Amino acid sequence: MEELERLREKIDQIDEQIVELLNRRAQLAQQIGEIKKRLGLEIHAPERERQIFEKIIQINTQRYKETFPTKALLHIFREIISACLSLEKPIKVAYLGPKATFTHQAASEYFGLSAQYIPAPSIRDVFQEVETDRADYGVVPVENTTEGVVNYTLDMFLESDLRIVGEIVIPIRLHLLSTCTDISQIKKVFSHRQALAQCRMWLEKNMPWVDLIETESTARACEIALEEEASSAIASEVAAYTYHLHVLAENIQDNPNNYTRFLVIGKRSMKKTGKDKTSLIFAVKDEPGALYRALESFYLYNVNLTKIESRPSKKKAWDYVFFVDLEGHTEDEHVREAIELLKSRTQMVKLLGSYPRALIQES
Ligand SMILES: C=C(O[C@@H]1C=C(C(=O)O)C=C[C@H]1O)C(=O)O
Repeated sequence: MEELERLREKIDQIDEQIVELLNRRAQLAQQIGEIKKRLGLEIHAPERERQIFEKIIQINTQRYKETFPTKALLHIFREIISACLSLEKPIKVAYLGPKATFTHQAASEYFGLSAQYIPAPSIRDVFQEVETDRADYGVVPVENTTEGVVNYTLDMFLESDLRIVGEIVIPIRLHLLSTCTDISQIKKVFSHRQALAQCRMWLEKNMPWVDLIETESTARACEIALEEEASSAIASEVAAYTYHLHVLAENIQDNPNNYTRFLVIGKRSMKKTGKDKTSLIFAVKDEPGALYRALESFYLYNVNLTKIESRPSKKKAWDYVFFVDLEGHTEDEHVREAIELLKSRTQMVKLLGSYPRALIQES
């Protein structure tokens, strides 16, 4: 017992030190904020934040062999930085709502809980919130490992001049939520089209009698599940506690490797961090070899493409544009040269932005 008391006393001392250090850190951030305001610099510095994350991962793994789990450390530092930043300037973030959607989860993992969040009813509205400066940034879904791309988001970049400033990748874990206490009581399952598709096999096997009904979002499905008797929703764990619903079945997605990628959109350009990605759109003439010649620009300068997606141009029937993600930053010499060559070989190139690659791919 004495030993236990002694160890707890040590923990108390450490906690006191942590609080003291956090307060000292907050004061320094405030001072930095004043300097940035005086010099007219951007208050939010994601490139600097990225450096901090990389450094603490290194210290924690090499020096301390991860006695304290790195994943937890990253969450804690996300919140520390989010709080320090909010002392300099509160960051406003619009996301595809309502509350507790996966986009909301992605946004809070990226910006932390001290940011101000604005739920927007559609992807177009997220873009509009940022375009009109009601939000500093927006967060929208762009692709899922099981269901493919979110076309609406890609198409928005054809008309909007907003830039991609970051990406977030989160695992999608889907749960069956309800006010009922047993699966046998459920007659209807509500969810977003993609979430229903991702659980198709599980639903056929475990609840073949239910009606499946599409909603605009997983969060909207929860609102309905709260009101309607004998109904349920497929949504996230965050949604379960936000809407006070019982979790009747956990992880019901058919593919355990189910991830969604989200884009952070804004008006600024991001500096090079060394682990960046660049997204762009290009259009080619409707003639043999046009796409081949365009893609050769990347091959000749040794640029690795991570994604290519074709979408109708919306200007002419059967006219296509190509969305490309590549490794590197436009400040990298080989990327810059590849894009110059691409411009000379295509009808149109629109740069959507260079940004730091997602930090946590699997959490
Ligand atoms: C303190 C700063 O401002 C913000 C807060 C940061 C932090 O808490 O470490 C880092 C980058 C900025 O987004 C800074 O620019 O260094």
